[in-house]
Amino acid sequence: RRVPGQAGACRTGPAWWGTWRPHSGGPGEPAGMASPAVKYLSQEEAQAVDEELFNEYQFSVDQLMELAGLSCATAIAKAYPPTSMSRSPPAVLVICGPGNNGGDGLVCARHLKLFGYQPTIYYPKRPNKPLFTALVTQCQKMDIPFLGEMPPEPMLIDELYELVVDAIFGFSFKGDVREPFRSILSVLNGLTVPIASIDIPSGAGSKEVGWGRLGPCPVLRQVPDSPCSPKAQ
Ligand SMILES: NC(=O)C1=CN([C@@H]2O[C@H](COP(=O)(O)OP(=O)(O)OC[C@H]3O[C@@H](n4cnc5c(N)ncnc54)[C@H](O)[C@@H]3O)[C@@H](O)[C@H]2O)[C@H](O)CC1
Repeated sequence: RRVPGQAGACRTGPAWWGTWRPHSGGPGEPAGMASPAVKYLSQEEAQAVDEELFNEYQFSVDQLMELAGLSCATAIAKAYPPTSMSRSPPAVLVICGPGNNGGDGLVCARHLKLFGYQPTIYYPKRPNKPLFTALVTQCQKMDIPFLGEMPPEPMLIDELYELVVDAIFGFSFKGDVREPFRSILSVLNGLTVPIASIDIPSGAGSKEVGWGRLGPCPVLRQVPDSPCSPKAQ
């Protein structure tokens, strides 16, 4: 893939991730997630890759969103295989934000269901655009329930779900978190179940960095390391 800013340079791997070197999982990393070390993308770099994919490579939003959601579901299934979870099927709460990151979450939920999980979606602010209404319809047709309200207590989520997918904000997040997402993130901050964040952990400041969406992995994090914690905000 071409490195943004290096015309014509082709390499065998996704070069903007930097040099790959083997390492075994660090603290808080799920079992079986030993992976090559990668260079994280900055917010600007992720946006530049995105623009290049749209403009130069002529991908459509739908295409990229489907790939992103599928990649995230695949990474989750690798890190937290259904057979390794205590319930069958494992219950997963997918929280979707108002932008394309939320769309990735809807796609991810659909694939998680196909992979043997039992996803439930919370989608409080829904854009009135055909792309998103279609994704909602597809989830409904697959009998994926939508919550009317966010469970108010972290303990409740810990009891009901084994994993949470954070599809709230991606690379267009900026400024202080506004409601209802401020309250949502504060509930997420109290969870003990793992959170898989798509693109970047939501609430991360612009200096925080995330994975490129075309990679096979979303950011997988444990809440204690969350950039949304009061210390990091
Ligand atoms: N660019 C694309 O077409 C694709 C991107 N992918 C994924 O989408 C996100 C980036 O999507 P975008 O719609 O640009 O933005 P976000 O989803 O990050 O969020 C925008 C949304 O959030 C609101 N918002 C921003 N800051 C705040 C705040 N501080 N408080 C409350 N609300 C906030 C803003 O108003 C918008 O409504 C990228 O990361 C990928 O995950 C797809 O994969 C494919 C196509």
